[in-house]
Amino acid sequence: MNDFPQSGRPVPAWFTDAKFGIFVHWGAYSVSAWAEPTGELGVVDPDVWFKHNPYAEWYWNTIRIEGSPAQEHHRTTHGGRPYDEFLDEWKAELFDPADWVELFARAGARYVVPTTKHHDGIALWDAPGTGIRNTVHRGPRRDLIADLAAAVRARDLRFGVYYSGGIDWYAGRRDPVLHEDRMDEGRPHEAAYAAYAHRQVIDLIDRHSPDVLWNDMGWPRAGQADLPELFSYYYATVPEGVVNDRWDNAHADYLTSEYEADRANEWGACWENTRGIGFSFGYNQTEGPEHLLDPADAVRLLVDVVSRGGNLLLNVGPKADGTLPQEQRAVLEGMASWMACHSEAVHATRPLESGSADPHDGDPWVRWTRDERHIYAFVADVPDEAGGRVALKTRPGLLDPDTAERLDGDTVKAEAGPEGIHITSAGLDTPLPTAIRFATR
Ligand SMILES: C[C@@H]1N[C@H](CN)[C@@H](O)[C@H](O)[C@@H]1O
Repeated sequence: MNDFPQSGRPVPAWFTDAKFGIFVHWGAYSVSAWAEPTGELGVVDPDVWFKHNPYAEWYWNTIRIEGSPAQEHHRTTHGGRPYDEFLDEWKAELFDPADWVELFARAGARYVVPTTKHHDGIALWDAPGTGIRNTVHRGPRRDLIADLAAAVRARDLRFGVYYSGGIDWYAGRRDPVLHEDRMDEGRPHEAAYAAYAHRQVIDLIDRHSPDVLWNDMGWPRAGQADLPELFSYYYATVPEGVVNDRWDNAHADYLTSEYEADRANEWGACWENTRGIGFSFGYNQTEGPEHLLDPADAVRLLVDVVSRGGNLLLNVGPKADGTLPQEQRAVLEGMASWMACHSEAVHATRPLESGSADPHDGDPWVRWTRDERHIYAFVADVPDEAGGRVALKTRPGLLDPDTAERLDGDTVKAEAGPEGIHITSAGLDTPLPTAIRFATR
């Protein structure tokens, strides 16, 4: 069990052992599937962000911003018609949850978190209070959450739910959000909305006993007082459940960061970084290879996050028909190939004690993890001129060079050096990390 100072509640080991989850942003916005590939949250100038929002799931907001390119795109491509019509156009006719989950599992994911209701207020289940504004009564005419939950649990993965408590452009009816400094103006805080949202989260708990409650954008002020009771109900229903940190500081079993934003939350025994494979969570048809992680990027992101004690929640944005975009599938397939011989160096590991071995950026790229019996060195980008030789800086005596083994089975030679261990091995010059296992002394 891992204690965490935010809530003080021990975080179940399943979560800190899981290391890797898959986020799924799927909605009526997957029909429009359009945003400018502006860049990463936390890197793009906040003054530019909302008018040129790279998040395709924010389409309804972006098209309401005067002069935005999205507004022009919506006018020319969709005749400026109401966003709500995209729900009826969304058919999910090729949705095969078992196919998704098999790929997620092979890629090494141990939990899956789909959006149940995003900022557009459209529910992917027959959510109380939504009437026909959901995928059971319109569009797909399917309880997409129940179908995915069944497939996730049939594959022995954990199932969490994303819920946009803080923003709801239907029930909360607000003007478009124009700047992060004015985000609160876009958020409903009234008692009626608070009761509406509370009832829906309770319904998700009752239906699915979700292993993760992933709320987003805070919680309505009128409902804050009822959150302790909601969390108590959740933990009584799901004793091994975990709650994220996006409830307006009401509670957190763990902290989250998103792309390059809130990286200061990446500390302690339990945190999670989330991002899309590209610059968007919802499927964005304008993204090209230059905007996407490749498999090596995704593996390095996972290894870096895990080496520092975190989990990676990597997002896929399915198309409206229910297929995963081929370029996103390719990244997960690449991770699956790597994970086939590297899982032991990732899952259920922990960071090394501070100061015992140095990570290194650049050439070579080095990261470390450990479990009870082994220490793993991840190595990539070894310069050609080094002839496959790498000096791993470690506390003297930390590693036994005679126990060095490459997890992919290739040969590696190791010898004690003045600053730790020298290893010599072929094929470490690629961006894709290779793990070398050492027995702990
Ligand atoms: C996981 C992401 N969270 C942000 C809020 N920070 C959302 O605005 C975004 O659409 C996505 O759901």
